[in-house]
Amino acid sequence: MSSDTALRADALGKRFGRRGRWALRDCAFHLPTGRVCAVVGPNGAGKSTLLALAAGLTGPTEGALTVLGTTAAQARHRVGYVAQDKPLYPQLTVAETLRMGADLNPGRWDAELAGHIVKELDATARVRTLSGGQRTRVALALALGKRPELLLLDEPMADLDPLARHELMGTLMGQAAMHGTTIVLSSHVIAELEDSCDHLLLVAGGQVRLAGEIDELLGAHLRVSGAASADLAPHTVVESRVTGRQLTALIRPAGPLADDWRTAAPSLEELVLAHLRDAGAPNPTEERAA
Ligand SMILES: Nc1ncnc2c1ncn2[C@@H]1O[C@H](COP(=O)(O)OP(=O)(O)OP(=O)(O)O)[C@@H](O)[C@H]1O
Repeated sequence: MSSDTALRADALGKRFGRRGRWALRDCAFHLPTGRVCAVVGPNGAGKSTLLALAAGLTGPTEGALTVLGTTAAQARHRVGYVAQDKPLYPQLTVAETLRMGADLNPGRWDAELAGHIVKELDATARVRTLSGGQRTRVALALALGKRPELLLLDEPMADLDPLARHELMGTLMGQAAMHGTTIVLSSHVIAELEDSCDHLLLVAGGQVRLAGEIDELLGAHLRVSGAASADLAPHTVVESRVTGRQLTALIRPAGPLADDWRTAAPSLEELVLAHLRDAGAPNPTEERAA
């Protein structure tokens, strides 16, 4: 396994309970180090399960997930993880929480960075008195202060106001650029991810539907419109709609298009939504493997 791989899933599956539903099944993807990866997908898709597996909080039922070239358990001290519910000790103050972070991470702890993330909070305030967004800041300070090689963030922006989201993304991008930190964050706000993330993992129904560099994925798709009677063969149609006499579609071109099609580059949100709406759309990852 090359050390430039942050995460690698091979036939990864996770089921809760012996007879429970599969939260993830037959997932295969590869995330190089130094990337900022968006994990998107509908509620219940398996995003949190994937992040918990990467954090080593739970193990796969089948297949394997390699983290920073080793097992998730062995990589734990090199990984920062902020769970969706941001678990913290409610009776500790902000300052005590950060001191705990320093004690737990001797030789690694970045007090300046952690302090910067909570700079607007009262250091003497107890965690239980903080708002949801303020707690998120403390949880992020703990995770980032550890200077992880891989940072796993489960919906980190859900509680934050727009200004705080913008600031957080700036801090994360800075970390990725300065230290080569690999960041994997799940979010439902796709439009916010387009400028900051360079890698996408689209999960739906426990399966990886799309995975890869966002620029490559966008470059491989086109939004087209033309006469409803026109034929899009031999191109791969991800999603199409007919309104009156007009057909609009998101396709993966198999070659040059006829001149009568109007074309535009899709946004990340259009790409994701088209793949989610059409659950039966061919998976380009599978196509490449074939
Ligand atoms: N501890 C658990 N016990 C049983 N089932 C679970 C457990 N955790 C998750 N699941 C199930 O696994 C599936 C995937 O859940 P997961 O939380 O990973 O989805 P998600 O994509 O993060 O969803 P959301 O966007 O709503 O946070 C769901 O069907 C969920 O009910």
